[in-house]
Amino acid sequence: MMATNGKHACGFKEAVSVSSNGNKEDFAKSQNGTETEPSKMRNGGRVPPERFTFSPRPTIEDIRRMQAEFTDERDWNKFHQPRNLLMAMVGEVGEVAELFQWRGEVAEGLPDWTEPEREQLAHELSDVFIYLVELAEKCRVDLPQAVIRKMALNRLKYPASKVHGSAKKYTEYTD
Ligand SMILES: Nc1ccn([C@H]2C[C@H](O)[C@@H](COP(=O)(O)OP(=O)(O)OP(=O)(O)O)O2)c(=O)n1
Repeated sequence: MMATNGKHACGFKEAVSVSSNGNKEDFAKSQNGTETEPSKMRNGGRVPPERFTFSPRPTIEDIRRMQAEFTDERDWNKFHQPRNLLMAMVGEVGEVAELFQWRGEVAEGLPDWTEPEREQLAHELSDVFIYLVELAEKCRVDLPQAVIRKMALNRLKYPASKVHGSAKKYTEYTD
């Protein structure tokens, strides 16, 4: 059985909580984890499903350290130069792609996948992530902080008020 951090495997469940006055109210968490007022979350009368969330541990730094220990114990640092790690990561991305190959469109939560298929995907995504974290380390990129900076740039490039509901690339906007 795949770990689902206590939630439904597909990551969806009705986000309903009971308020302090005992009334059942619909709540959903925004991206920064704070609860949003019900009235603001209602979208044509529909309440968005609760987002799937990750466990808080291990942190990215924990994963960097665990992989560093793994390579040190095996005297593999001599092989783990940036270019080799990049090749290894791309190879693992290929293995992820293989799992999706010929399936056509796959719905969020992978409802038609078996547990062994889900576990295989978890393994391959982990391989990609492990190599990504080590690649960042070996390139001296502080990945969590770099992500914060990049997300700030993304928000500037794609103001929600301007691009809401559109998947166009920022270069396609004329104004
Ligand atoms: N030189 C290596 C070899 C492996 N690993 C670690 C990181 C990855 O998480 C995983 C990759 O192992 P494999 O190369 O054996 O690849 P798979 O686990 O994907 O096996 P397979 O290719 O049979 O699917 O092991 C590593 O850090 N350095």
